[in-house]
Amino acid sequence: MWLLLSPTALEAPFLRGESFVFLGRKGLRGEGFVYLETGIGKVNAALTLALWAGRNPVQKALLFGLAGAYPGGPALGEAVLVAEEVEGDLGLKEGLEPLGFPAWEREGVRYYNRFPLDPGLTEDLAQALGLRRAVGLTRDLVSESPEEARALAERWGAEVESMEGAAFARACLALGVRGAELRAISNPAGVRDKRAWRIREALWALEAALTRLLE
Ligand SMILES: O=C(O)c1cccc(C(=O)CC[C@H]2O[C@@H](n3cnc4c(=O)[nH]cnc43)[C@H](O)[C@@H]2O)c1
Repeated sequence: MWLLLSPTALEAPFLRGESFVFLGRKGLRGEGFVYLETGIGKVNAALTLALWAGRNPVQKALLFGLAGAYPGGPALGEAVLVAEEVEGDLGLKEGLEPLGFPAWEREGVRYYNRFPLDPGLTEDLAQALGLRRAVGLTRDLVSESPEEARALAERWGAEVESMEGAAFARACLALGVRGAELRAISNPAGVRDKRAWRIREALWALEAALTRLLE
């Protein structure tokens, strides 16, 4: 049974199931999955997963949704699996390490700004869905110019930008949940003009991947 999560219900128009409400937002019980709308941003993503997992067994979780692509990243409308997430607004502009406090520590490994999704689950999904892997960067503030987007991509070696991925990855690590992240590119990061966005194409890519996943 999958736990599926997306920031907005607008990113999951193709899922069918019995509706319920969780934390005031949309939930669905479908065949082989439970779906939760988390709300936008890092706190919403982590809270929704943690509160659900505190009350229900979770075997494997998938965060999915739209994302921006950095220069040289995936094409508009392409779906990718995010294998590693960077929390780009934690600590200094250079990250958390200069402050000396890891965000998370387990078995002697210190995590500052970079958090892995579950490698085995990500690999299985990459194979099954025929998708490539990417590095994601997460901030509560989206890039507002191509220059800002390029600087972030270069600083962190990231290819896609979202507002939830790193929080989900961190929550999965802390909760011991096997988690993967699927993103489809709706826009070039740093471009706010919706005329340059390809939301419909990105939603088709999400629908195709999730249909295959749930088959
Ligand atoms: O305007 C619409 O019709 C519409 C339909 C579905 C979703 C949206 C969103 O704005 C989703 C926001 C969601 O998407 C992620 N996202 C998308 N592009 C970026 C970006 O360039 N930088 C950061 N995040 C991005 C983000 O995770 C939001 O939660 C609109």
